[in-house]
Amino acid sequence: MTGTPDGPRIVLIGPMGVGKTTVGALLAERLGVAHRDTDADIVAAQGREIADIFVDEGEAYFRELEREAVRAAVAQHTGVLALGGGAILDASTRELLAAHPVVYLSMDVEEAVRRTGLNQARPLLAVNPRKQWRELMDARRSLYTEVARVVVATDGRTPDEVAQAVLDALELKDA
Ligand SMILES: Nc1ncnc2c1ncn2[C@@H]1O[C@H](COP(=O)(O)OP(=O)(O)OP(=O)(O)O)[C@@H](O)[C@H]1O
Ligand SMILES: O=C(O)C1=C[C@@H](O)[C@@H](O)[C@H](O)C1
Ligand SMILES: [Mg+2]
Repeated sequence: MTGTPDGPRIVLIGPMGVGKTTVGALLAERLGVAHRDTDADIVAAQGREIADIFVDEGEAYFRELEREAVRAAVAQHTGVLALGGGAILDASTRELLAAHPVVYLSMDVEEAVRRTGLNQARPLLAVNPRKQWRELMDARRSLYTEVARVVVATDGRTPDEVAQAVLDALELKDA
């Protein structure tokens, strides 16, 4: 299974802390392609951290920036693309992703708490992360599943093992 001509080879989606950035970088290295991350694109373009954009301008403003960042990255990038955890909240983004090899990286709540902890850089998990994560996932699980071509569970797997499982699921081989 491959991506559309000129589109990203792999698009990674999933909740905060599941490993999109970590696994995306490993996959890019193994496939010999570039890695891109829409959160990093937004931070670079705005010259400030995501948590600061949430505080200064609010979530709705961030979502607009994110929609445009995803559109630009999908149009321009032919390597591995990791999206922000909430990118799939936007209906037009979900539509756009339908033509691409999207992988949903999943994990359970205990693993999520271990990986994200109380990290203030993730504004949506800043207070009571376990409860907030459960609520986010209740609202988003069906959206991740709807958009994904394959689902790869990350619980109890190292980032290398997750990267291998993604390659296997998409029937891709190393460069
Ligand atoms: N399979 C794994 N096993 C254990 N720890 C992991 C695994 N994958 C990632 N991590 C760790 O979990 C944390 C979050 O990973 P990462 O930043 O890649 O997630 P993310 O999905 O990009 O999160 P965000 O949506 O907030 O950008 C990091 O400390 C990373 O080292
Ligand atoms: O799940 C979310 O809504 C988010 C995930 C992160 O990747 C960032 O895009 C931001 O912290 C919001
Ligand atoms: Mg990330």
